[in-house]
Amino acid sequence: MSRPGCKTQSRKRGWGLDEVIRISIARYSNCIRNMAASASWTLTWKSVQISCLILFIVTIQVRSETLEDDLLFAPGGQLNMKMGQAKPQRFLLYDVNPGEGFNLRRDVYMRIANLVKKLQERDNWVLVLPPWGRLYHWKSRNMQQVRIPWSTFFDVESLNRHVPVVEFEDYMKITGEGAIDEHVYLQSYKEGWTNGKWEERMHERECNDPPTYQKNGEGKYRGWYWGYSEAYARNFRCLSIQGSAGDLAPFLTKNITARSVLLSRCEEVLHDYYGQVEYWNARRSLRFAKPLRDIGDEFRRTYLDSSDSKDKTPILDDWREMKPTAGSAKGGPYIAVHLRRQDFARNNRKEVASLPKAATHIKKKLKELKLKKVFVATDAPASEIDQLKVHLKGYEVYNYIPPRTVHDRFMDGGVAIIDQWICAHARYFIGTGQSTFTFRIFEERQLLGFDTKMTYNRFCGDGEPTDCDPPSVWAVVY
Ligand SMILES: C[C@@H]1O[C@H](OP(=O)(O)OP(=O)(O)OC[C@H]2O[C@@H](n3cnc4c(=O)[nH]c(N)nc43)[C@H](O)[C@@H]2O)[C@@H](O)[C@H](O)[C@@H]1O
Repeated sequence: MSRPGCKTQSRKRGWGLDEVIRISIARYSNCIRNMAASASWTLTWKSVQISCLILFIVTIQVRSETLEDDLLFAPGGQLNMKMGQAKPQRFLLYDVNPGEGFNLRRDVYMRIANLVKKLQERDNWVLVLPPWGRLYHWKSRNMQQVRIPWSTFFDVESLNRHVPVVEFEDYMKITGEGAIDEHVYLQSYKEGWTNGKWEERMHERECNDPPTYQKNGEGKYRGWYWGYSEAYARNFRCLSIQGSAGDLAPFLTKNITARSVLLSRCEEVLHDYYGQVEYWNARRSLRFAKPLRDIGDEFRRTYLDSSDSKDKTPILDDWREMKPTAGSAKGGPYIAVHLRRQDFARNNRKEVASLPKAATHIKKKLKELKLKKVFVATDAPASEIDQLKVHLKGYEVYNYIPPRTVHDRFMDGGVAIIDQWICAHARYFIGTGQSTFTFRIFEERQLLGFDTKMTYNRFCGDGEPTDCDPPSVWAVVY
């Protein structure tokens, strides 16, 4: 039977500890007052006081015990209390081979996000986002391109709508230190495939190569943890694996009881279901940070006569509500191209087109579509961009050159995203074969509602025929 003023505390999001204490005190003094006032109440005033006091102490104790587990980051990365979480939080950290570029890393994120999605069916797992930094292609000097949070490049609130994520610095705040309980280093099988056949398998093995992570005198494994000198692992082991990310779920839930686990070299594992609905959900959640999109939009408006309303590329705040039909997007009155140069051109990859060959392709398309403007996203040096402009004489050629303030704030990674965003809004797009930078633009355009014919195009390399194979198309599955 509930007594007046003794209503049980309802659990509600967003309260801090002092607020819980304050509300509990208020509730229980009410309770004492009301029970004492009740004429039918048979217990003595003293025993009422004692029972209410015991109830109050128990409530506060339960709250403080679960408080650490309830710490979560609200969308937008703000620390928040999440009440009513029964299971303790576990943290999955991950990393990718240092040599891999930005856009393959984005793909690995999707594999691991979907692993977390699977893990959540069993436990309360949170994905810890590995800080960005030390990427081979980020060559600008005079800036520290390390320990970069995901919020610089991506909309963390959107990521959180797919699986719960926290930045690494927030993880350190939650756990109170830079410790990772288990560091699991993924590797291939030293002996290769079984009888030349690929099959899914996973075994804890000796490390194939001497690990760069070493135990120090204090029993802590030290090494490269995204440039944080305070970070270390308590344990380290190697795991040979052939399979997809989801195959790690039983290992993480049954073989490991540690609260935090770091999986290194996650490019070793594949997508669970490439091109299926969860693949696309993870991809849809991987939205660029709003300030970068805004800079790209401003450039479109100023130089390319392009805006979302004219181009039929509206953006809804919540990606889960965006399901445009293929072909609904019109795009701005320009062609966009991604011309991957640098190491692609130096290594004479057969899919790389020479500048004159690329220019010929661009001119043909501009004529066909009756357009005058071309936006060029490229990692080419300024001298090559000038050469391309000569080949495209008579047309308006644009490329994005960041003002100093933009470059300082968003660094090379952010400038590349602005390029991708502008490419994503063009009427027609031509990319570079085998470049993950190009692949991510294909996907971005599909998510905006472009027809695949206006998107899945690439330059034919000098080592290929002029009717080279087009890129494979992956329709969005909602
Ligand atoms: C062959 C492989 O290719 C892989 O590259 P690929 O898939 O094109 O694509 P990414 O892995 O992103 O690496 C290319 C990097 O070069 C810069 N970059 C390339 N194109 C542009 C552009 O149009 N604009 C701007 N602003 N920056 C560009 C950017 O930093 C980008 O992340 C590499 O990650 C691998 O390490 C390896 O080299």
